Amino acid sequence: MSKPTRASSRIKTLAETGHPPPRVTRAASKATSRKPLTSRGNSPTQDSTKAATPPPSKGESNISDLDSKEPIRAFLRIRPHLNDQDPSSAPYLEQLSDTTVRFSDPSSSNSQHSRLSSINAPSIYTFSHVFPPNTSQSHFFSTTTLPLVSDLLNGQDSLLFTYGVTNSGKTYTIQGTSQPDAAGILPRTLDVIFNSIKGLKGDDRFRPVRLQGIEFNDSPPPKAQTTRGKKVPALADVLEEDGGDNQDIDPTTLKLDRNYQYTVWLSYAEVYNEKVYDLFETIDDPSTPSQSKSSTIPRRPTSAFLNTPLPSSQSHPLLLVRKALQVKPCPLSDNPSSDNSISGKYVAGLRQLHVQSASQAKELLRLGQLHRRVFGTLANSQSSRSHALVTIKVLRVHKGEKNDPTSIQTSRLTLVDLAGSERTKHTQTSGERLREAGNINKSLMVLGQCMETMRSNQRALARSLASRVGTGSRLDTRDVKKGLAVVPFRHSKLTEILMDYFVGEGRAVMIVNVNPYDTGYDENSHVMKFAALAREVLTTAPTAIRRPIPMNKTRASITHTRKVTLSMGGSGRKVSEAHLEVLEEDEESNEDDDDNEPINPLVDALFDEVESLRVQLFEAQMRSAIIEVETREEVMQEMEDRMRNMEKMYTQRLMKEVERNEMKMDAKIDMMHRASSLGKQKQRTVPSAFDSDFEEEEKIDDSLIKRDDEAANTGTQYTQDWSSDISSRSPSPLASKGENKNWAPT
Ligand SMILES: Nc1ncnc2c1ncn2[C@@H]1O[C@H](COP(=O)(O)OP(=O)(O)OP(=O)(O)O)[C@@H](O)[C@H]1O
Repeated sequence: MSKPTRASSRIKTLAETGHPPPRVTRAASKATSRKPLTSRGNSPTQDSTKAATPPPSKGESNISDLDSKEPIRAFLRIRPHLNDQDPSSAPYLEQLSDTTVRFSDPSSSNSQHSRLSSINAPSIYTFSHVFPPNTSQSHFFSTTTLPLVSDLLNGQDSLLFTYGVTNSGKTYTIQGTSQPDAAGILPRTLDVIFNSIKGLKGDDRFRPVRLQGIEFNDSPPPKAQTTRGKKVPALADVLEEDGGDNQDIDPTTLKLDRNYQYTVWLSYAEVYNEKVYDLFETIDDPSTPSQSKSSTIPRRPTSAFLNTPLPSSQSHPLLLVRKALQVKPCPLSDNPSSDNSISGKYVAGLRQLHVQSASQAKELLRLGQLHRRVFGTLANSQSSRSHALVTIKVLRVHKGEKNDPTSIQTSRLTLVDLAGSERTKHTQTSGERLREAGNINKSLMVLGQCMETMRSNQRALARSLASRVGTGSRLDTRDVKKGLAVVPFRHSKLTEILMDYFVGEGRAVMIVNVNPYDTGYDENSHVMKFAALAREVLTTAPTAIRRPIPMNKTRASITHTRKVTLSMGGSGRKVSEAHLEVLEEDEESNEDDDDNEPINPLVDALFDEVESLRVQLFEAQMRSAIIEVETREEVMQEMEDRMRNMEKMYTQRLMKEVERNEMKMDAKIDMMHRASSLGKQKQRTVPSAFDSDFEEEEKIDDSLIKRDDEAANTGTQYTQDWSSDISSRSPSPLASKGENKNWAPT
């Protein structure tokens, strides 16, 4: 039976990494992925497709490869106006249609520097869908996430992440609140999964490891621990704010292929300060024996740490320990059905827990959230300063082949609640907070850089493919890859973990949360630009994948520790008496032999070089942007000066013209006056009088023109004293000609 393979459209990735391309065409791959196991491989569709379309040879691709790419879907959710804002504040976001919004700078309308207003001109942004403030949680879930849940249960991978500034509604979107109909997409996802697999649950003989691997589940289940009913309150008791889970249960049920059995596994990781932690890790209290860390959990999950009785204020502080985990490349043996030698990365040691019901999964997540809060206390009790990643994995096996481990398929859906995207200048800028903000920015910046690089690589590849249209020739991706940039996934932990969704198969959905009433126009503008960029990045449409069984291994653990002290307290909570110490252990320094990333000093040096060049490029771009703005301002200033000079010059000309006309008028009036007085006496002498008057007038004109020319040549400007002109006007203007004007050089 032929094995299902990854789509051949991963040419971008192949080109970037220099790995050989897959051999099957997309059509064959799709046909394989959508069929039940029993009918796969020998299907006539697949065979006929292969016959009709010979697969490209190694290193070659053709334009149909891009067909299976699809852009990241970006949904915009606009947060409603809440009581935390000035009621008179006007939103800077206006919804124009189901897919577009106008984003305008509230200050640009008042700007005195209207000439610079083009910098913040209103922009129109287009999304896959725009959700207005009154959108219900259930409607939001069914539009954005339900298709991904369906993909998950059909053996396909998906990623969903929320992006936005602090307080924009990211956590509300993912988790929701305990109000009626306020459950977020995560609890709803769990409800739908367990509603749908009712009666189809499999056993946990196998468990998922790493990203796509499976192995025999030989860990014995631990004894259930119960700590309720203790007299001394446990940390979990005092941390609970609203007394438990949201009671909302999403009733949606998806129709599934009933020939399969399903098991559901959950993991919960946190990326904080560029370190990855397991929020399901049982945090040991040194005063109690350490707990078993089996991957199977009791019916009601408990956490040794959270259920440890709090020490009194006099006693020794409770020691909380957590260990950072390493991110490692997956061994290719996890997915031998793929012809690609590229692999994603996984968090080594991250626990994946088998969950039997939605309520059990929600309870586990609640514990994980409490862990996150405990370690996040003092970091920022109001705001998420870490990225939280919940991964739901489904193992699916055909009932007729459940004893054949190679027939097991794994698929996963990762929901990421990213930390707020605000910049350092808006956060506290010293000590731990600065480092924290810097790390948040770094990972989000790297995420943006990855998207940008992927987009430009994809465009370059598309251009290369397009240039071969009509020529009938195939494209050798090895040629194209030389011109493509390396996508900087390695530059942050977040992108390393998410890398597989971008370079491998799977859909990606981005939820952009915006609070249009806050004061962060610049930050939100950055968010909108990020979304616009993400929408242009293509990911590979997913296919179902079979997994082999890798060997079981035991891992050594050597840690380096770093001490952090947490003072729990504030806001009138009972736990304020407890003094806690946190040991945040650095990630393991030893590495497994065969799944460790090969260390090549040259490659590392090249990556460092690329990184420093990237930083230099960014700085150079910033400098040139600043210079451009300054230059524009200078040019504008110069233009304004010139305009003012021209205006002055024309005003002077106008005044001269007025003066000239006035003198002419004076001459004419004088002439008329003389004519009327002489008319009766010497009728015959009038023509000669008129003649002399005309001569006078011409002389005046000539002298004025001459003076203007002189002034133009010497650059001398004159101002006219009009008051003296008026007062000195005589009944015989000609008598005062040339004397009744007071010219003064300026
Ligand atoms: N669509 C919504 N409807 C009602 N309330 C909302 C909505 N979105 C957010 N809120 C409320 O707004 C506040 C801030 O939301 P939330 O905590 O989800 O922001 P956030 O983006 O996760 O912030 P941070 O990054 O700091 O964690 C919360 O009180 C939340 O209940």
